[in-house]
Amino acid sequence: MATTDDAPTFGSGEVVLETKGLTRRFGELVAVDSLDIEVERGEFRSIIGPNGAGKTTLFNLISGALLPSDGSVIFDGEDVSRLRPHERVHKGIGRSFQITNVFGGLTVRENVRLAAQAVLQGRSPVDNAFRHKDSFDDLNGRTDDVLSRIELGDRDGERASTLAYGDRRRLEIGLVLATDPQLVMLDEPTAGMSAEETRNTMELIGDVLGDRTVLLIEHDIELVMNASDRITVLNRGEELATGPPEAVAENEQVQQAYLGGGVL
Ligand SMILES: Nc1ncnc2c1ncn2[C@@H]1O[C@H](COP(=O)(O)OP(=O)(O)OP(=O)(O)O)[C@@H](O)[C@H]1O
Repeated sequence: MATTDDAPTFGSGEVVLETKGLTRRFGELVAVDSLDIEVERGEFRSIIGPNGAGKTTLFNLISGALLPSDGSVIFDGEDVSRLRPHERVHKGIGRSFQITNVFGGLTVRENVRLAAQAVLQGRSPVDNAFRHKDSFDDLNGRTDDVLSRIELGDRDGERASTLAYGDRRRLEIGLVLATDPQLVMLDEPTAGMSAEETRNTMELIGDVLGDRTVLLIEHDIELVMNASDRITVLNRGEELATGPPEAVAENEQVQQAYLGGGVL
């Protein structure tokens, strides 16, 4: 789990995630419309766009919460379009806030342990909740590692429900990390945080997820501009632009769609 010198960095050209003609309809509405997106290993890619652009639907299609109406999701060279969410977690696709929910009645440690266990045994978290507790040394090691990385090691006995909002979001990031994902999907990880909590959380994301490929949905443009290798802009389910932050910010179509002609 530790960051290594040979950790993938953006620029290798190796594609880890690809969508091909990815489409999701809800009745007449095309929420995601023939998307062809390529994400490189080690890349920090943000997905932005106006409300209803299709960002969350795209995440749902990649994580397996939704199945496509058309097209496919290729991860690490394998078509995962029809796999169930926990099977995709096992392949290395980690998503915060949905697959790895925080259980308020459990302690911080128990939450992290449960998430780690799900992947080490390749089963769903619920199946694993009933397994014997202390039989896996690597599980304990991974749990300790995650707790220290999210800096909640000294509060590991506290119930998750008693954590302050910012700490709870850190725990959620820890739960994603516990599944040892190659690709991490974060859906507005700083929503509802103060400016200081947002800064700390983004630093944490950089520290603990710097050696992973990250997909981020975020409305805070300044944060997106600072954190991303590349940005994809969606509008009405379609890809409007993909490129480095500066190029996207200068794109006229993006400015019009996103801010009604204002400057990003
Ligand atoms: N389960 C669903 N059933 C019907 N329509 C849906 C469903 N999920 C999403 N939609 C519609 O699909 C479109 C895209 O929604 P989506 O939530 O993906 O957008 P978004 O870019 O994440 O928006 P926001 O920034 O507001 O979260 C919207 O018009 C939404 O109303």
